[in-house]
Amino acid sequence: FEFGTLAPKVFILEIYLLFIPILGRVIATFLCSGEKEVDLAVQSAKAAFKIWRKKSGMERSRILLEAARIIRERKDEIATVETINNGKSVFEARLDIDTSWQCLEYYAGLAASMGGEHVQLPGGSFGYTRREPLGVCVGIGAWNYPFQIASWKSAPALACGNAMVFKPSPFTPVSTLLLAEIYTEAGVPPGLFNVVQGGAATGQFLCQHRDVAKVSFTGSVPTGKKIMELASKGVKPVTLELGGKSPLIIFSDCDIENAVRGAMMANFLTQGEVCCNGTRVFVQREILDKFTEEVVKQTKKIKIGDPLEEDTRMGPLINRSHLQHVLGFIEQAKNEGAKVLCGGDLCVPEDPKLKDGYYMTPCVLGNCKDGMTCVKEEIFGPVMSILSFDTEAEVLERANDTNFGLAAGVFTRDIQRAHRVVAELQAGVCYINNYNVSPVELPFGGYKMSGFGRENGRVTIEYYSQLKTICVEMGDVESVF
Ligand SMILES: NC(=O)c1ccc[n+]([C@@H]2O[C@H](COP(=O)([O-])OP(=O)(O)OC[C@H]3O[C@@H](n4cnc5c(N)ncnc54)[C@H](O)[C@@H]3O)[C@@H](O)[C@H]2O)c1
Ligand SMILES: O=CCc1c[nH]c2ccc(O)cc12
Repeated sequence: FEFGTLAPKVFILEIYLLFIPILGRVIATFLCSGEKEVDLAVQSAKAAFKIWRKKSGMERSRILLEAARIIRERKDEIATVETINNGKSVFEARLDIDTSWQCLEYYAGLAASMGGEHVQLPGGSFGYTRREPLGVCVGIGAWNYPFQIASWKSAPALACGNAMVFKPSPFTPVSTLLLAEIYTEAGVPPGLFNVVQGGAATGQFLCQHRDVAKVSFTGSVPTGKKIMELASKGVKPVTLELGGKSPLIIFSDCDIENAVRGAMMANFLTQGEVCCNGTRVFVQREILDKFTEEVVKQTKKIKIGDPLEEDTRMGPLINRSHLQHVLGFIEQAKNEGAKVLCGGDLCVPEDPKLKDGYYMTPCVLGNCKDGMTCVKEEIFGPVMSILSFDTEAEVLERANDTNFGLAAGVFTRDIQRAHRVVAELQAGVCYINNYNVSPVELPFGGYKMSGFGRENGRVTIEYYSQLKTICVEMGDVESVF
């Protein structure tokens, strides 16, 4: 079976086949939600919202903290489900689950302190503002961080007093159900966090629903544009977390061991299927050979195989058609003059049960030039492109020469240069002397075509609430008539 050829058929039948990337086999089938099911989910979320919005911030906080505690307690089980569904190593999946419960804890901490301001007006009159929830919010997720995406969207939404209907990617439908189970066990009203299953059609029904107040989307740029268009018809606010082709700039004065580790973190987590990956690695010419040699050495050491094994660090890609898509980029890179320094091949792990899984060896491409397809387009797989540069001004211009603007990184020991460079980089998230760390206290989101709105951090409260102004007259009405 090839997922690509089955996809149109399963849409017509409204049945999805759930492939397990580790084995390349179907392990389940599931029905996708149609218009009726979407409406039922939204109506039940609406009913739950009426109860939830009346609760105080402290009450909501207590329930979110309980949910965070249960996630911590069930971490290994959730991580295992995530690994079976997505293919990422269980070692990494556990880190994803940590960031998930931390997100719930963080917004539980903010829930009680959400408030407005009081403003004095002439003659003893005054005004005040209230921060109010939006209503039923929709979350639509990608397949690379299924549980984490659902957590990063639902935690601030629920903390602000909203309900949420969430649609995971049809490639990874399972772990979000565990999150729903956990919220229920923690004490949210039934229906407050609902999950619907399906693909584009289900997503469209959600975005168009008249009782949906907001859509938060994580996925590709083309889908993001469609969602923005649909939401605009109902004048619904949207948060878009989209793709990227982020630059990582390595200056010759850096700590080279840290820079190599940073480049590995920037490219090979979750089989390279990470939106904010620093896949354009610009290395200053003086250290190009040394850096490249070390990166290639480290890349060759990555243990590929069964992601459920403790020491595996790279599992299979999400599905066969994506694997072929990624390998196609490598073929094209070779044709355009890039040099494969390591990897880039199909990989058949020794264990015979894994022979049909979607494995490949992580790839480092040298001799890359700005105009090459591998440097311009998001590959969303384990492929690092190395480019050389000479001056700061030159690298800044080249780094910013893209329609994407999700993330960027710089490695240097010169702290003034580091801040000067990040101030010029057109990216929503910039790293100095590290890459791909995502503390929940810091906002995450893109510039340019990588999207808008933010997840995490205090600011996200503003994306899941609206401000009401109340103007209070303490004297008589002075009419102009
Ligand atoms: N910026 C971020 O935070 C972030 C995070 C993860 C992934 N991504 C991006 O996501 C992409 C990979 O994920 P993907 O393949 O799941 O993306 P995708 O855009 O194909 O799908 C994302 C979600 O949207 C749904 N969908 C598809 N068409 C839709 C439509 N017309 N209306 C409503 N919903 C629709 C899908 O079923 C899925 O749940 C990459 O481009 C990656 O960079 C971005
Ligand atoms: O893949 C991109 C970055 C990312 C990692 N985890 C999450 C969770 C939610 C998001 O919207 C994006 C991401």
